Amino acid sequence: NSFLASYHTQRDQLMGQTLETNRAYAAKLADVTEGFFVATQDQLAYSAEILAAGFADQPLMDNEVRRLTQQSDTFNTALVVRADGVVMASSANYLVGQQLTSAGAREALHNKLPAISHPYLGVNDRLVVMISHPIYDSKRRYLGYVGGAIHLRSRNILHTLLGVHHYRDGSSLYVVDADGTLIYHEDQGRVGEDVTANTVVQALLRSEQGAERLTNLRGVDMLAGYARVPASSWGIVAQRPTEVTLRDLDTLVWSTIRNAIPLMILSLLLLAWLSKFIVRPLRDLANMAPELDAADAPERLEKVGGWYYEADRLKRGLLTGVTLLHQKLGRLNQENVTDPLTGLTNRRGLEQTLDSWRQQGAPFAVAILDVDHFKRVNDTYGHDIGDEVLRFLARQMRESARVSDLLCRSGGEEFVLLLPGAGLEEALGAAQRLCDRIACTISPTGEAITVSVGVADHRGHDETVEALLKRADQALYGAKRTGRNRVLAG
Ligand SMILES: Nc1nc2c(ncn2[C@@H]2O[C@H](COP(=O)(O)OP(=O)(O)OP(=O)(O)O)[C@@H](O)[C@H]2O)c(=O)[nH]1
Repeated sequence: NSFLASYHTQRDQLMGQTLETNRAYAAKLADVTEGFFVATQDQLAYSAEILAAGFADQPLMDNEVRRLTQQSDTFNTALVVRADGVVMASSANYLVGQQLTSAGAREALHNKLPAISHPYLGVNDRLVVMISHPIYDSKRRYLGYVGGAIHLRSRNILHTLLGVHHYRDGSSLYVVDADGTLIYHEDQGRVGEDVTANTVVQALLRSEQGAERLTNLRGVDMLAGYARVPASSWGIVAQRPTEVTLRDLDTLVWSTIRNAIPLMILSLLLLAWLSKFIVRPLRDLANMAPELDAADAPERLEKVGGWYYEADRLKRGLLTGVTLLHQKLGRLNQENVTDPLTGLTNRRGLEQTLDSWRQQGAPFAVAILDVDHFKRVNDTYGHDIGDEVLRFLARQMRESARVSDLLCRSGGEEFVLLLPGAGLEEALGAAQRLCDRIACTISPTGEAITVSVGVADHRGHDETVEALLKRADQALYGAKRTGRNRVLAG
């Protein structure tokens, strides 16, 4: 953007400078031309004075026209014209004796004043501008005029005066008369052309001077300065095509862009490469978001490379959140499978463990314990003591079990002991030891209580958990039925 803005600024500056240069140049040339006309009129006034003194003197007149053409390059032709329009003397011999009827001649004879004519077609169809001065004798009688013709389509004083103004940089110069007709142009063929449709010429015809950007009659975008020559009401236009003015700047801009492209591509590639590295940890973290409850989420989070400060903070924040989530989930899960009264695994936990062990196919055994006459305990000592007794039983189980055993309260006053890797005999032994221990330990009632136990070992994949528990239950029922405080196998 700043590159574009700078380009536009420089472009505007360049055009502004060119307009101002052309304006100043046109004004300077207008001054020079004005000076030329004043000097030329003085020169003709001097001749008129000489001729007034000897108007009938042919050698004097011949000498004067010779002097006017030879002394300087001002005129292509010089002539002395009598009041009736007959040429008395001329540097162009063929004119002598001719009666002039051209517009310029008629104008000079009619006005009887110093004049610069409009361009007109003279003898031999030459496009001519006539500068003339009246000749009056000592009694102020009008004798005729002395004049100098400038042949617009031949090499003339304007070429010397205005110099070679068609430069290689595309600058050019042209002059229009008071009617908007070209009287000087680099292309001689255009001299005499009516160019009043040109907006700059229109401004000159309104007696304005200045500078403006325009599209000329040939459709060329131009930066033109223009100024008037008061003596002749001519307008001088100095101009340069806008395209030529801006060409160097445009070339510079394009070469800058061309040179900058490899660097820009390199920068873009670097940016893409960098953004990939910046985005990678964020993308990894975002991909993990839906699976934050997975058991391995903390380890996977730890592996995400948070190589910059913000990503690392995000990762640490997520890690903290995930750890808390997992702790919470763990607690909830634990509570979900724990019996609140005894702290042992509840029925749900028991079933989950049994299913999992059964699927693994490893050997194990179960022992179902039921407090004997627990209703009596409640009835006799109250429900709170009953609860204390249940907690007491849980303690006894904990103290007599192995670390690998799973201790459950499956409901009411019923407990289950899961013995991984144990066969029937081993399970019966463990159950009996527990049964004996309870029977000889004082319970919260102040007396020992007893339990009945049914034991069964898992018979492999084919046996369902329900079938296994049913066998153990039946054994328990047998123990109750045959007197309680005993262990039976199912
Ligand atoms: N204190 C207390 N009592 C419970 C709880 N759950 C079940 N009970 C009681 O346990 C008793 C079980 O009684 P029964 O099923 O008749 O069995 P029992 O009296 O132990 O007799 P047997 O099992 O035949 O020896 C009922 O009185 C229940 O109210 C509990 O969480 N706390």
